Amino acid sequence: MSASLIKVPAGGQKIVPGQAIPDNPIIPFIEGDGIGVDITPVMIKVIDSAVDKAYGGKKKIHWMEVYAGEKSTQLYGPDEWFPKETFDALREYSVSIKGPMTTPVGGGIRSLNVALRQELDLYQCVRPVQYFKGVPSPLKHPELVNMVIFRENTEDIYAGIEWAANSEGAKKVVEFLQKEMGVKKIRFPETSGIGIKPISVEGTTRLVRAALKYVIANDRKSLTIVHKGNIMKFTEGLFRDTAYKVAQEEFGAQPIDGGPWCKFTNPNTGREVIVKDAIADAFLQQILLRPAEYDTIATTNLNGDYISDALAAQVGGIGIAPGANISDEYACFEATHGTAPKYAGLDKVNPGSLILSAEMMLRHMGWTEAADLVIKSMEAAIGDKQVTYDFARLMEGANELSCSDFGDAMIARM
Ligand SMILES: NC(=O)C1=CN([C@@H]2O[C@H](COP(=O)(O)OP(=O)(O)OC[C@H]3O[C@@H](n4cnc5c(N)ncnc54)[C@H](OP(=O)(O)O)[C@@H]3O)[C@@H](O)[C@H]2O)C=CC1
Ligand SMILES: O=C(O)CCC(=O)C(=O)O
Ligand SMILES: [Mg+2]
Repeated sequence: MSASLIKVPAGGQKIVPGQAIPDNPIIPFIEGDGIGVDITPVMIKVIDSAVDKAYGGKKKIHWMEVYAGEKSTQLYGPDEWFPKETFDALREYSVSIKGPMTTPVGGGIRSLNVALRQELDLYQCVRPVQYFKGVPSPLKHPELVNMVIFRENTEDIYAGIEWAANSEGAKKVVEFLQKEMGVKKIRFPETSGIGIKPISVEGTTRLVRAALKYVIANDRKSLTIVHKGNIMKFTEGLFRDTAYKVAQEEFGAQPIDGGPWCKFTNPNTGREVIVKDAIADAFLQQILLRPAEYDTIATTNLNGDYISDALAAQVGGIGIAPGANISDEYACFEATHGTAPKYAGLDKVNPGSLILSAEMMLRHMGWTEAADLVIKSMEAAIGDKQVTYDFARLMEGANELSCSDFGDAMIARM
């Protein structure tokens, strides 16, 4: 392992969980693979401008580059995909932001994005989906889409417990299942890859608790538990049952018409909160046909992954889909999309997702004035039809801007 490559910026201060945010916080960032090289610098420029404008130089983020993914293998060595000092820095500085990282399909390294969530136990993947006026959408009424996804981020098949077809591991597990557990339903035991899906009471409880606290703090109207518990009874079904239990035991929810739907009163606002559930396949058509009926969503890891991109499409696509990975101590913000390799280095893609992820980060830090400026300037740029290719191709009379020019168009409207 090489000597440290991370340069701590002079004049910045650490964010310490539980303490006030300093005016000069050090924020580690991972540039990201693929389009990371395009969107990350634009995000930094836009956020610096918003902070400067909002606080007249009194507050300033001190960005600290830390390395993971392909850039890290170039700097630290061929097998150093996620150096220990990067994990250490993300913990030590507690609030960070990252670009997307590549995961090969089939063989090769396991997801670095998932590894980060598991290593820092960032159990909430929070992905708000809201409509910006003027954005092209396949819906007649995209303005009715206003949802926040709470995706469980550490369990499910993302735990990476799986064995390749024909491997010794797969053979052993199949033999164990057949001989010890009496399993007779593996259709093709000789050629099956095997994966394990852990879903726990603890994992579900903390995720649903966080989602319901969010509902209360933000005066949201409902929580929908999305699962496939009819088929996967002891994993997805456990998620559903545990979620209702949390609502009832921790938030005082009372069954509606004998249950399982239930409701409680938001102690801050007096508004009624409905807790309901939906089976994932039906949910995916309901959000297209009746989006106004859904608000905050709590779901398992894989469902949450699918739902994130599907819902993003309803409000213009994953070019404008932000997110945050959050634990009780740490937060690492990142876009919903991936590395979009065909556009890497072309200064073409929409930096909106990463900028809006940074906007969530500003709000998380309590820097709401700067966050508001980010939203205002994005709305203004889109309203003036100054947009990147993804929106321009679906909009009448749009002026197609490069990734960096879109950032400048936002800054000009702050
Ligand atoms: N958290 C993370 O770091 C994530 C990483 N990944 C990884 O990224 C890699 C590529 O994954 P892939 O399935 O292609 O999905 P991507 O999200 O990278 O891209 C799919 C398509 O979405 C559109 N898109 C993505 N980002 C933007 C943007 N910023 N602006 C405008 N349009 C955008 C493009 O559509 P169009 O072609 O129509 O222009 C693109 O071809 C994989 O290795 C995957 O594992 C994937 C998701 C999340
Ligand atoms: O880690 C990856 O490569 C994909 C992750 C992903 O799709 C997501 O977090 O939404
Ligand atoms: Mg995804």
